Amino acid sequence: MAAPLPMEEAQARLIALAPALPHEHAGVEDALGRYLAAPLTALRRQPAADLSAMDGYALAADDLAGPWQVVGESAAGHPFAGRVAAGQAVRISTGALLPDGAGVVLLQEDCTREGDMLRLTGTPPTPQDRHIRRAGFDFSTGTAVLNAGTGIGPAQVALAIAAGHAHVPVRRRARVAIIDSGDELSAIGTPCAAHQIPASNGAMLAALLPAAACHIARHGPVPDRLDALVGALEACAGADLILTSGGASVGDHDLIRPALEAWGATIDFWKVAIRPGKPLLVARKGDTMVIGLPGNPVSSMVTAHLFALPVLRAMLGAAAPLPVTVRLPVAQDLAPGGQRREFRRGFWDGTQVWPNPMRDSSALAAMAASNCLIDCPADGPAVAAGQQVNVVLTNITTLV
Ligand SMILES: Nc1nc2c(c(=O)[nH]1)N[C@H]1C(S)=C(S)[C@@H](COP(=O)(O)OP(=O)(O)OC[C@H]3O[C@@H](n4cnc5c(N)ncnc54)[C@H](O)[C@@H]3O)O[C@H]1N2
Ligand code: MOO
Repeated sequence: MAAPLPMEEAQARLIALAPALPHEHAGVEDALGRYLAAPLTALRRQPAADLSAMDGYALAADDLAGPWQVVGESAAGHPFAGRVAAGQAVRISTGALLPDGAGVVLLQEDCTREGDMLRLTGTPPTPQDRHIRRAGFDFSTGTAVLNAGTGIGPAQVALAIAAGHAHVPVRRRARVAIIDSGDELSAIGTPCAAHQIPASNGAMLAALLPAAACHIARHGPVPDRLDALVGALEACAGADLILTSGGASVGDHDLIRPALEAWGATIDFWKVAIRPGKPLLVARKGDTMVIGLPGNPVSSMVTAHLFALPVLRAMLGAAAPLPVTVRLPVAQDLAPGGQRREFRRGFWDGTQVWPNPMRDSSALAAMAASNCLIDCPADGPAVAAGQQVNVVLTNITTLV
């Protein structure tokens, strides 16, 4: 039997195996959570003209002494029609067009107004165009504002719209099927006898996937029978990615591998040299990719972060699909690494990482109390409190 693959090699193989999803033009807001399939070029410049960055008065350049006569107003969306001459001021609001002839915006806090007369009471701006946003300072027409492969989040949605786009090129949403398998599983909300365990992995994996970027179909719990598992795989027809959980190991009732073979899939590799998550199984049939995640909930979660999410991002066209590793100090001494590279649950409190003493791959309470994984190399040295370790952040929203 082949030796378990090193993690990076397994990730590289998975990403190379991931089918690219077809392109489409999606409405900008509909593209949230996906990745640009081509660079995005600005169709307009921003700002389109010189604007005021503050509420105050627009003056002619170098006309800084005053007093001035207020001759009109430039409000946001309602420009001043005339030209500002020396000795004149135009009332101006934040975001309003700078009138012709103006080169200074005086803050309203720096002057007093009586009727039409405006006098300087504070300090004029230095440099004198300090409160002016120049045309095109953010981006110009024709600027490549976003690269291909960039993730579309709230800021990218805003930028694409500001750059004049109603639609953006992306890959279509991924169709992901999730199968819970195991004779011992009870469906959510049904009675759970002593020989059973609630099927929690499917719901956990569905919650982990980026909802905006995929259509998720759930199957199971499927019993540990070859015909039932093959039937469940057939029911996933049309899926781009199938995630199974459970039955990936070597026991008599671990039937995911034979079921995949009976269904006609080609196994690419089985087993990765990490803990938890060793029995990871990867297969492909046509354009459908299958990742068999180990059944232990923590193993499922860890391998979903390290393998399933990167594959999904690669299918969606992400430029950088792999999880980001950060260097953070540990709050307590870490024992030397064991035989397998281990991803230990930890809690990052914003300053340092607290390793969770619980290392059993079925322990959900410890998983729910963690927001990161500490990457402990195989046979690595002991790490003293305060030293930095590699950490994969898994849920920074649980930073409390
Ligand atoms: N002799 C050996 N035994 C095991 C090995 C090994 O190398 N030799 N590997 C161990 C490792 S490591 C893991 S991880 C597990 C993974 O096994 P499976 O993927 O076959 O998972 P199951 O045996 O089906 O289940 C394991 C555990 O997880 C629970 N489970 C399964 N599915 C779900 C679900 N959808 N929701 C919640 N909990 C689930 C299941 O009840 C079991 O308790 O194998 C070791 N054994
Ligand atoms: O690889 Mo298993 O996930 O240690 O329990």
